[in-house]
Amino acid sequence: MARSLAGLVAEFGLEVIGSTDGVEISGVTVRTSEVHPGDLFVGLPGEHSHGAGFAADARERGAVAVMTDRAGAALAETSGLPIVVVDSPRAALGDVSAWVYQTAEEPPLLFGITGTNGKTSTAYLLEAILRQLGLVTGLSSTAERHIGDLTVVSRLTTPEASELHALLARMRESEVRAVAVEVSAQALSKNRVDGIVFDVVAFTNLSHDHLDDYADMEEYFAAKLAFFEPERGRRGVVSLDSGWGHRVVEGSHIPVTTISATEGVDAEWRVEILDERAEFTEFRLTGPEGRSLQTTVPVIGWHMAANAGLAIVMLVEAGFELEAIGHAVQDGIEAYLPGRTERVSGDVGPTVYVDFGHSPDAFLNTLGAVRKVTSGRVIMVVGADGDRDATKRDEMGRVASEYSDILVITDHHPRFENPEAIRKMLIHGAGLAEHQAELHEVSPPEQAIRHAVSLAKDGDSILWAGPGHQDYRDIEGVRTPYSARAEARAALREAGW
Ligand SMILES: CC(=O)N[C@H]1[C@@H](OP(=O)(O)OP(=O)(O)OC[C@H]2O[C@@H](n3ccc(=O)[nH]c3=O)[C@H](O)[C@@H]2O)O[C@H](CO)[C@@H](O)[C@@H]1O[C@H](C)C(=O)N[C@@H](C)C(=O)N[C@H](CCC(=O)O)C(=O)O
Ligand SMILES: Nc1ncnc2c1ncn2[C@@H]1O[C@H](COP(=O)(O)OP(=O)(O)OP(=O)(O)O)[C@@H](O)[C@H]1O
Repeated sequence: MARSLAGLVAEFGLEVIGSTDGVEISGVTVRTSEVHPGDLFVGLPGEHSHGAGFAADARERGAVAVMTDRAGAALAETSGLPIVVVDSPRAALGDVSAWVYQTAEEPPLLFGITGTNGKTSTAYLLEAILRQLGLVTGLSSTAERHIGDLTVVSRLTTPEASELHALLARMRESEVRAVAVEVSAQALSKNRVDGIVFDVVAFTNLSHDHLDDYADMEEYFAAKLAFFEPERGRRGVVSLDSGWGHRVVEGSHIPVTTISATEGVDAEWRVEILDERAEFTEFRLTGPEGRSLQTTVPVIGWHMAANAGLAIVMLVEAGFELEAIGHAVQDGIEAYLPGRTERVSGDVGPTVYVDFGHSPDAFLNTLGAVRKVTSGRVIMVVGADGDRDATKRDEMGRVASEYSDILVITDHHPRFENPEAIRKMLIHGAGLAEHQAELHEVSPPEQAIRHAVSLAKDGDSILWAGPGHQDYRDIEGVRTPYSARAEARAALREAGW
């Protein structure tokens, strides 16, 4: 379904250099490596280069026109392609992509989730419940994107607007009826969800993270709050489990309802934990007028029940009956959450979980969850991201040491940082704990997990936090294939478990 460049120019009243005659656009992209024949190539000014400088390359790959800013227009001139000039190509990207892909026509039900922790988990749980209700679903998350039964690997948590609209168009072709989208603060700050009005938006929590992208917690919060505006969402569900939830309710410009799994917090919906086992967490969700539902999530931790409760209330806000949801999930929510406290061990020997947590608050919750289902000692293996918010490392180290019995500090994605320096910062943090864990420092993570397994006995648990679902390590900008889940399984096998 191509659309004419002349039509685009007329629709948005744009300035154009060159001829639009006979130019038909079938897609939009911001990356030359992803250009398909017939695409409009959007030259974004970046941190390292101006995308418009790659217009000639885009043309070779089949792009038929360029959209960029005035500085970019000068760079794109040599490509010989018609150039549409806008003030901010990033700000125009969402609406232009929506128009090219016609995503406003017959949209599926759209659910968006933001917050520091729990976005991926809530999105997966929401998708699982929708499937149990019999709908064909879509998902956009840090771990994977789903178009019905098709799985596509993700690069960013929230894709650029051009990619997101293209994804929605493909979902429409596959008759997807409801989509769960994880929306990062960066996505809100950088126009990645422009041109989309979600039926229901949700806020999980806010805690220390991303203070390399945002000056302070207030600025980080303001980025998230922008989700609760009429141009982003119709209705909202706000978790009051972190203190910031009340601020979202106060600042929201759309109608919101509230939920909490924390005792003593007054919310319209309440999550009550009934049982915490190694295999599942059972909870009751009670709403206004005492309406309630009881079910399980196949993951450890109160916070996962909180995420499931949030997902269910999002569905209620979208018009699903609580009773129908209760019926669909009466035998439990059938979800698989890749790399979220994912158990990779078998029935004998220590239990090993691989997790994606990379913030102090995530450590606090996952360590608490592991402790609840462990009869022996809790061993934690952890490394921190290089070239990402270094100010959280002290607190990561402190929480890790405070709530584990044995702490093995290792490497994660060093990127362009010195891995030893990162480890030292975590070790410094660990030294700030009141009750300090026994500390080990083992540099390569393959060795660290083997070391942790060698220390573990039957009844102990190992939590490896950081790598989660990921299938690479980023060392000096090179992504080396690597799977923590596979390494952990191999370590257990080698140890005879
Ligand atoms: C720091 C940051 O936000 N970087 C983003 C930015 O990259 P950049 O400014 O460095 O781009 P650049 O290299 O200067 O290139 C400028 C433009 O030219 C294009 N280009 C460049 C070279 C080329 O050969 N061809 C080409 O087309 C690029 O695609 C880009 O559009 O523009 C790129 C294209 O849109 C993004 O992919 C990239 O996100 C990077 C990968 C990133 O990691 N972003 C992080 C901060 C992020 O967004 N994270 C959030 C949060 C996750 C969470 O919750 O934990 C997320 O949503 O993922
Ligand atoms: N509701 C919650 N409250 C606090 N911590 C949580 C919650 N849900 C999940 N976590 C923790 O945070 C980690 C990351 O979870 P998840 O991937 O769902 O969050 P996310 O918001 O998608 O993070 P990211 O954007 O980094 O992918 C989990 O592995 C767990 O340790």
